[in-house]
Amino acid sequence: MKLPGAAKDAKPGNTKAGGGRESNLILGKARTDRPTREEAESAIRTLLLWAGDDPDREGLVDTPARVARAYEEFFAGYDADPVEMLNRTFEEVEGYDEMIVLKDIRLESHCEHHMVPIIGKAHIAYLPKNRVVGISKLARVVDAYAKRFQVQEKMTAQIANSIEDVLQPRGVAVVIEAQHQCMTTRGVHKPGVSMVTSRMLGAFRHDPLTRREFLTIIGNPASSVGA
Ligand SMILES: Nc1nc2c(ncn2[C@@H]2O[C@H](COP(=O)(O)OP(=O)(O)OP(=O)(O)O)[C@@H](O)[C@H]2O)c(=O)[nH]1
Ligand SMILES: [Zn+2]
Repeated sequence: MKLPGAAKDAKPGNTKAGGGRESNLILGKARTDRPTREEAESAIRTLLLWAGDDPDREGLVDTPARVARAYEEFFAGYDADPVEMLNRTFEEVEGYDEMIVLKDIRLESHCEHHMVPIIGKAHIAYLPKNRVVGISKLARVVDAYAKRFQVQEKMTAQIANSIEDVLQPRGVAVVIEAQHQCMTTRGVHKPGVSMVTSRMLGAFRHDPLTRREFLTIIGNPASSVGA
């Protein structure tokens, strides 16, 4: 049984780089007191009834099981361990110490207020100190935090903070640009609106030239970020 639950056991963590951060290390741990799969499927059946449909009709009879499987995929981040991912580093890079940027990383998340998709892109940069990480691991860390119920600000900070905690580089930058379906398909109904968030640490926070180089490389979706 792998249904996700909220990370209610999150505790305040390391506060060395910028205020108001939670421990990513603890958020990487899944809770163990989850309901059974049968209970989850029963809840989905209740929602189908509540919406006004008949969960026993042919088209819907397998839907609770399908939705449970989809949830395992959407919320796999609760079982992911970003620290373990980022710990797979290597040092044989001839002293490479320039900026490393991974841009346009597809991001699929869910809004914690409405449980509907947040779809967008993440851009990550860091300035390595002694060691580098495999680039796929940065994309995996994005998924580890995105595949949870999220708000964009928190997800942005979690990704940056975890890279900082584990790699201890000279700087980390994360920019996320995303569309929230809670704003496009319901409520205020404003399609085409993107939310842009950023978390700049170390040299990206303190050195305007470093930040500008990063924003230029990613095509300036957030040219006003931190300016
Ligand atoms: N800052 C921030 N707000 C978000 C995010 N995702 C959703 N929201 C907003 O969270 C707010 C929740 O507001 P509520 O008034 O509690 O919920 P609601 O009645 O459904 O609000 P409306 O969306 O305005 O209909 C809304 O303004 C959403 O647009 C996010 O990642 N970051
Ligand atoms: Zn929402």
